[in-house]
Amino acid sequence: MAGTDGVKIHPAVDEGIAPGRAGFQGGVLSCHCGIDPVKVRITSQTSHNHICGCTKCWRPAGATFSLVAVVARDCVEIIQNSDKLEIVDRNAAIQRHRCRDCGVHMFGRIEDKQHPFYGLDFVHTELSSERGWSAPEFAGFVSSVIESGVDPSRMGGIRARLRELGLEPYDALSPALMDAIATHVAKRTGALPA
Ligand SMILES: N[C@@H](CCC(=O)N[C@@H](CS)C(=O)NCC(=O)O)C(=O)O
Ligand SMILES: [Zn+2]
Ligand SMILES: [Zn+2]
Repeated sequence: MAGTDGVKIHPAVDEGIAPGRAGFQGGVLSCHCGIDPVKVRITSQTSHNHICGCTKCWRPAGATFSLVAVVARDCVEIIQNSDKLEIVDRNAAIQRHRCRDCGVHMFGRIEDKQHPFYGLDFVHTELSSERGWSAPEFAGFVSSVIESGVDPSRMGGIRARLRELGLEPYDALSPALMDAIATHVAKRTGALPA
């Protein structure tokens, strides 16, 4: 097995993973601006929290992966400095709203009503000082870190470290989420009863 010494994934998991807290009801996400930060209130616990290796998801400086969770869009409210938000790519399935000053992504929203994840927003719980958010469960889009410049020879060590942390590595999403996407598509095409 490849050695895992010194393999860094993301600050929220590198020193061990904090468990989610029963009854946790959300909190406030703040961008990294020292003055006039953008603030977004999340009014529920998150789900499907995971590590993502894709090039699109925001990650803190120096991190190899990002940390992304899911929450109902009705539970996401911009409470401060909304004028600083801009959409990174209007053509992407996930419209990521970032602070134009510090670059931090405050939430990603799906506007396509046909999309399997319509109704859900993507958020980075590390932007909140509250403790108790749902814990990361797996690592998705792991091979994609190569697209950010990670040498392919490091992938064995990275996958071994993820497994050591209990974050099973996948090169897309977890089987449960991939099955949910395929089920949505099959119901739309008629391959499965709606
Ligand atoms: N290999 C690509 C994968 C991008 C990708 O498909 N990301 C996933 C995980 S966040 C996704 O659902 N993207 C939808 C989107 O970015 O709108 C990359 O790293 O850029
Ligand atoms: Zn900012
Ligand atoms: Zn991603």
